[in-house]
Amino acid sequence: AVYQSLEGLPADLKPFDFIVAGGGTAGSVVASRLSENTNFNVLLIEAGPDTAGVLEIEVPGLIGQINASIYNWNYVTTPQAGLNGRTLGVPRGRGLGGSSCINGMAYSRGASDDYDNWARLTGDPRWRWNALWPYMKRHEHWMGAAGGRNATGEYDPSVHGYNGNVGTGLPWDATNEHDIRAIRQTEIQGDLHLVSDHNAGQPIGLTWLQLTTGGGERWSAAKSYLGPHVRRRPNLRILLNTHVTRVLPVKASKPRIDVRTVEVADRAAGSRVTFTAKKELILSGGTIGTPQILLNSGIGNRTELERLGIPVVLDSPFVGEGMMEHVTVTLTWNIVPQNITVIDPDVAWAMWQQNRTGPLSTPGPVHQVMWYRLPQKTDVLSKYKDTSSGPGSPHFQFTFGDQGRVILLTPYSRGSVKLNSTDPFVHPIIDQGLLTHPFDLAALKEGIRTAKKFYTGPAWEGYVLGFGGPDPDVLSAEEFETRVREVARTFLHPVGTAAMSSKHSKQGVVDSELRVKGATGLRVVDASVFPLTPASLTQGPVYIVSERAVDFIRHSWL
Ligand SMILES: Cc1cc2nc3c(=O)[nH]c(=O)nc-3n(C[C@H](O)[C@H](O)[C@H](O)COP(=O)(O)OP(=O)(O)OC[C@H]3O[C@@H](n4cnc5c(N)ncnc54)[C@H](O)[C@@H]3O)c2cc1C
Repeated sequence: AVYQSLEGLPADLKPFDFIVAGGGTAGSVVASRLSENTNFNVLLIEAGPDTAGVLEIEVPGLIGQINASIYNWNYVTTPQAGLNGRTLGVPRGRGLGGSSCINGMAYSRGASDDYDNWARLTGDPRWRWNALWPYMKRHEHWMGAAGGRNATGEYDPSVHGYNGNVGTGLPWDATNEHDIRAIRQTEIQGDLHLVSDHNAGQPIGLTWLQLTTGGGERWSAAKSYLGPHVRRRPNLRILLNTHVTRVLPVKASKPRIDVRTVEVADRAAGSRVTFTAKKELILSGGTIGTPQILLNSGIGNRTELERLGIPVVLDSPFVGEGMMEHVTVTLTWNIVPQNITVIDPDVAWAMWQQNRTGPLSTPGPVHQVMWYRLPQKTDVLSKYKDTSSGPGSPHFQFTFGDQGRVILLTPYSRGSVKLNSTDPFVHPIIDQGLLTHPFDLAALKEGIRTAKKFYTGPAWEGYVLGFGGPDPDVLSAEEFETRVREVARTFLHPVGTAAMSSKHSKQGVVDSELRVKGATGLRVVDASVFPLTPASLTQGPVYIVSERAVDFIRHSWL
């Protein structure tokens, strides 16, 4: 059942076995999967509202119209030292399904090297790509191209899941001239190759963009995992519009504290109510929300907590630290205006209503994406240790268009989330630390050069007339640096603020089964546990991690 407010929750409910705090991308998966077992009584708590039936969320092409004051936390960074003191908006989804309701819907899993590296970093082979393979298929429901066009050759059917939850697929419209030229340029250039499916673990090259828009609709985590039949489960309660203020120990047993109680309120001045899970409390507040809740609860760096006057429950120095974010620079190109028939908005709406096709069935017109590495012989790699997870993992993503972008997927820079106030309703201090390490700027320079070489190559003659910059071969080193620091921004993929690490490591916040180190009863399942950012967009990895986590939890209690 779904409850719109704390007041509406019946008082005589049976005790909950599991409480999931945060009903976003990961929280939706965890609550849904755990409540498949009718013996488990599950409570899911989400700060934001329901998202079911919200047209701007369901229709991919209406992404620009999603109400930012309702479905978005609208965080803002501190003035960024690496960005000439600019502050940046940090959108994060607020509502059932979390960021999967407002994201760009691109679907990528990352490289096999990324996960093999996670396994090395955590000392746990269960995080290897091959070991995660069942979870990659388990969350996915591949639906082909929207509208049913023949997309043979644009994906590898053997690497997709067909019985999972999240509807994925390809855009509705067929290969266009831009796509053909990109393929030709790849063939001419020779140092890149065509990749039939970037979700097979070897993404480097030119490939077709996959989306979580199966059948032309946005498949948010809420739509995918918390549909009508799941909401009707008598053993699942979904509590909306309710803010998790803290997690609390049940009893102060040493050496490990047992954290299974969650404290909530419907507004800052509202009275605090607590619920205690019989088995486990799972924190899924996302990369910003999770460390904020932990810190407010006295789980964090002792010195920092004492500075704020918060009693220390558990000294866990890395809570909120080590945030990784993909940094991106928009590149401008002089592209010949194309003779594309612009579909009238009324026709577009009719197309979407009739068979979920047309421009509204997709977040944008682009069909392809390019993943690539720093050139082997470059000053950057001789000066700095390679930050990528391995030779099969890209350093960059390039997206096409007259305002295309280069995205650095393997930054050295790190950021943090710290408390601004002891009031859990006040936004935390978010410092993304973008471009604070010299590697990132040096790498971006090379990444831009590669994009320029590709997008101005012979196959684009008469189509791309020139590169508008920022061009490291036209600007002086100082001008280039100033320009990049003026325009760089976040690619909206922050991760790693409650990172997992090996059992014996003093670093990190959670162990490789995502249990908070030093505590019992408390796990974290969301993007904050990533030990290193994958060279990928992040919702795919969140689904993989969440499905993997559910089995860790189940196996602890069966
Ligand atoms: C605008 C945007 C575009 C993006 N585009 C893409 C893309 O195209 N492809 C891609 O792969 N990734 C994309 N991402 C990233 C991806 O969506 C996220 O990495 C992923 O969804 C994060 O999942 P999560 O479960 O960690 O957090 P979230 O999905 O953000 O879930 C956290 C949930 O916890 C709730 N919460 C937080 N604090 C509290 C509290 N105190 N009490 C109660 N509830 C709380 C939040 O409201 C939210 O519902 C994008 C993200 C954004 C914001």
